[in-house]
Amino acid sequence: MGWLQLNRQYATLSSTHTNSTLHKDHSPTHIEGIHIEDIHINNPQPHRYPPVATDLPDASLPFIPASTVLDAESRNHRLWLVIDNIIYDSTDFVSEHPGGSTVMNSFVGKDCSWQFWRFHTEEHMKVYGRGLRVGRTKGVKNPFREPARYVGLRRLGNADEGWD
Ligand code: HEM
Repeated sequence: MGWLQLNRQYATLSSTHTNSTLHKDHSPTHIEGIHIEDIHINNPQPHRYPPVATDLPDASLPFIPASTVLDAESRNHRLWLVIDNIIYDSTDFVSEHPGGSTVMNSFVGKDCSWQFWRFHTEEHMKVYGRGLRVGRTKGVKNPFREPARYVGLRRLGNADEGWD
């Protein structure tokens, strides 16, 4: 796994948040293109956009423009991650994240959809992510292009791009 390498892998997840056991032993040793010293979640302020009820459909979330997501002041220095155009406030969850804090901090104010779906299932999102939703947005960029995936010599997805 070139983009991210993990030290150890033994996180566990139970079916409910309250009974969950989350071990914090997934410190990445290497993340391509990310300068660890640039990561700064300084002094998060209270919610400007509080988490919404879990039964609220995504389409009903307040719309927050990309400029607000990108700007640390505008989001009160909170750890916002964008996955499939939904904003997740992970400020309080980051210390419990089994994948460690470095990966989360490195995507603050950015889109990390494909990276998220490489490591998590719909169930992870439902149990742990849904309660972190604060809004929806559009146009927030992922800093990394998703690498092509192959089965044998056959590329999956990105069919328009031809062969490397
Ligand atoms: C809303 C945001 C996120 C939530 C709610 C979340 C939640 C979780 C949970 C519940 C696990 C444990 C999975 C298990 O037991 O199998 C996990 C593991 C992990 N997460 Fe996240 N995560 C989030 C964002 C991210 C992001 C943005 C990245 C990377 C870019 C990431 C990387 C990882 C990694 C590497 C693991 C360990 C995977 C493994 O065990 O193989 N997470 N996360």
